[in-house]
Amino acid sequence: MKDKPVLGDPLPATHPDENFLSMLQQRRSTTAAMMTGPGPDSDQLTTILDIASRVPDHRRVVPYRFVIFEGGARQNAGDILSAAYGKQNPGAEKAAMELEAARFLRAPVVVAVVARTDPGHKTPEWEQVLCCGAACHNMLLAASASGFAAQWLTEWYAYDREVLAAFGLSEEERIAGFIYIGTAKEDPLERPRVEASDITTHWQR
Ligand SMILES: Cc1cc2nc3c(=O)[nH]c(=O)nc-3n(C[C@H](O)[C@H](O)[C@H](O)COP(=O)(O)O)c2cc1C
Repeated sequence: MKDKPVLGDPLPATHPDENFLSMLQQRRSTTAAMMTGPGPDSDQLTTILDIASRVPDHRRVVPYRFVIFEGGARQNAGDILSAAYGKQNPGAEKAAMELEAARFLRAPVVVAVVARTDPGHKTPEWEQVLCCGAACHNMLLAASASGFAAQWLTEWYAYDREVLAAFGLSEEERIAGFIYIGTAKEDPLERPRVEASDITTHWQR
């Protein structure tokens, strides 16, 4: 693998690569339910996050940040989900509480992509949100090219302010995605997909 570039390094304008094209043609999420270990080690995760952060970003706002959940922190995070779920669903079944407690245990590594957009910035907030989405997708691609399965999830807790506060988000911050990263128990199957030609027109006048 090429080293991470430093400021001013000359970079190739293109990267013609049949394997990369084929990977993009076949890109597919693996559901968190179908994941197991191992996950990326510390160096691999650093590379995945570096690549996730290498996104188009109008006026270099950097409208996102990453929070890693791994090891025992995943159970602690799950306990927070379970407590919040129990509070909102009094009388919830024990099985439902256990499911919430185990959510972050589905994958060895979960990365929260936190959107910290600045509504007062000259760059429209909409563009900042798009940039956060690009970071999530770059993370999926980097995980895949590193040999790991991944899925971009939000689920209910991405919108629960009490949970988010416990995860260290400020009131202004939002979750762009929780990216679950691990190893697929089995390869996924293709799902129905739109033909790009069905949603593409040629503008002319
Ligand atoms: C912002 C965002 C949030 C998502 N949240 C969920 C989710 O909470 N639950 C879910 O099953 N899929 C969710 N997905 C969809 C999956 O990540 C995935 O795209 C889907 O399973 C289809 O698989 P594919 O990526 O191979 O097309 C989300 C996708 C995006 C872009």
